[in-house]
Formats: sequence, structure tokens, C-alpha cells
Amino acid sequence: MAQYAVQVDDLTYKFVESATPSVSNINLQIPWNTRTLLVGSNGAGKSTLLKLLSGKHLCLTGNIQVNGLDPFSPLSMHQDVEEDRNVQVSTYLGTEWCHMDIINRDIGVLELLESIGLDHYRERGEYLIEILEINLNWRMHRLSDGQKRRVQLAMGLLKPWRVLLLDEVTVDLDVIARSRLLEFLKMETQKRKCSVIYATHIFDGLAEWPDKVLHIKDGIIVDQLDYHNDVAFVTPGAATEQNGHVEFGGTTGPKVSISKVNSLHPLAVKWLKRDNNIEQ
Ligand SMILES: Nc1ncnc2c1ncn2[C@@H]1O[C@H](COP(=O)(O)OP(=O)(O)OP(=O)(O)O)[C@@H](O)[C@H]1O
Repeated sequence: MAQYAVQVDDLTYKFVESATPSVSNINLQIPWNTRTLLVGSNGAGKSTLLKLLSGKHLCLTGNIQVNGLDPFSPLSMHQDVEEDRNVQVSTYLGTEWCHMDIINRDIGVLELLESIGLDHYRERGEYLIEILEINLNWRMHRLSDGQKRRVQLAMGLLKPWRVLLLDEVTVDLDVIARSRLLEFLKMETQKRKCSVIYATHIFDGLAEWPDKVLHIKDGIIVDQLDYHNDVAFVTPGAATEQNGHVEFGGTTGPKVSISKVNSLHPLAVKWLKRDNNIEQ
């Protein structure tokens, strides 16, 4: 049984066409039953890291284990044969996945969900249909972008996973659907053996969602916050703090204090401004 959901040792990855690596010297240990947020500016290396973890790129330098398996090995592409065949080793929902053909076809939502195993995962499926407010009579080609995305997310999340790799796939969702989805993912990590790694540029509703926040810059993890040890929430005082306030600590005490707003936006802005040498 794997000790960690994800373990990465000294991972460096360079695309053949590139002169420099897209991720460098990554070392990570992601425990079970946790939620990790990946924060970084455009081109920082978030997608590359998530794709490496999902086995979409072959890691040549370093070592990756997801549920104790090399994600590139055939064993890790499917079910967790050791513990429960109903559970996938990992699920990656990212940009390419968002563009799958089927979502624009003239096909009914019920038919679509049944074709990927709704009957087998009935209880989970019904729960997803409810929280994502999906109407089973909808036809895909007549839906709005956000409605399509909700159906797509129900499809992607129908089969349980050990490790979920989410590469910003919530942009089309309205705030209610997004917050229900985040709540569902939180509940999943609390009630069964699994973990989520989520790369996003939208920080609303995320202040207290993660257990860990990784800040990636130019392919390097430059900050790692472990919520239990490194983050303190403070009550906002002055009116100027209404939109959130963040303070970096010294060598003792919490590394970061975040005013009690519902967003991690102030922290992301501070980090990204620092990355780009913009005056704070
Ligand atoms: N297929 C590719 N071939 C060559 N270089 C690539 C390829 N995909 C990504 N890169 C490069 O790798 C670096 C990291 O890109 P990546 O897509 O991981 O960033 P990201 O943090 O996910 O950015 P974004 O927030 O814009 O999605 C960038 O410099 C990018 O140009």
C-alpha cells in the first residue's frame, strides 16, 4: 500500500523543442486525504507538472509515484488493482479533456452518462447530477458552455479516483456550481482514501479549502505552505482590508497570515507580483 498519494523525487522535465526545462528539481510528498492547490503565473509549469503526474509525458529525470506506481506504467493507467477495482489510480481533467468531441454532439445527457457507467456508479452519479444541477433530458448540442462543462465534470468524476489532477476546468462554472464542486471534492478527500491536486487562477472560495499550497515559478516550487503549520487566519481590521490582506511572516511563527476572507486571491497576487518584480 502506497504511503503517499504522490511522491516526486528530483523531477526535471524538458520538452524536446525547448531550450530550458519546464519543471526543475521538483520534490513532493502529497499525503492521502489532502487537497493541494498549485499557484503560478501563465507558463509557470503547472500543467506540465500535472501531466507528468498523470503519465501524459514520460519522466526521464527523477522519479514519480502516484498511488505507489509510475504513472507511465500500464498498471497505473487503469483501476487500483491492489485495493479496489472500482477506483481509478488517477484521473486527469485538463485543457485537452475539455475539448472532447462528444460534448458538442446531438446526444442526450442520460445516454451519455449511461454510456460511461452511470448504472454501475449510480449513487455517486446521482449525487453529481444533483450538485451540478444537471437535467438528464438535456441534449448536449443545445447547451451553454457552462452546462456542457457541468455534464463533462459529472462524466470525469463519475468513477472514483485515488488521485485527481485538476487543471483549471472550472472557468465556465457559475459560482454556485463551482462552490458545490469544491465542497464535493473536499468531502471526497475526507471520506475515502484519495487526494486532489488543483491548478487554478480563480481563488474565490479557496482560502480554507486546501491543506497545502504550492507556488511554482519558472518550473520551480518556490513556496510550499502546509496549512496546519504555515498559515494563520486573522480577522480583518481596517476598512482597507475588506478585499483581503496578506502578510509574510519571519523565521518563526506562521509563514503567512491571511485575513479571514473567502479567497486566496490576495496571496496569489502577492506571489505573482513578486515573481514578476512588480512593486507590492
Ligand atoms: N508542448 C510543449 N512544447 C514545448 N514547450 C511547452 C509545451 N507545453 C508547455 N511548454 C512550455 O513549458 C512551460 C510551462 O508551461 P505550462 O503549460 O506547464 O504552464 P502553466 O503554469 O500551466 O501555464 P498556464 O497558467 O498558462 O496554463 C512554458 O514555458 C511553456 O511554453
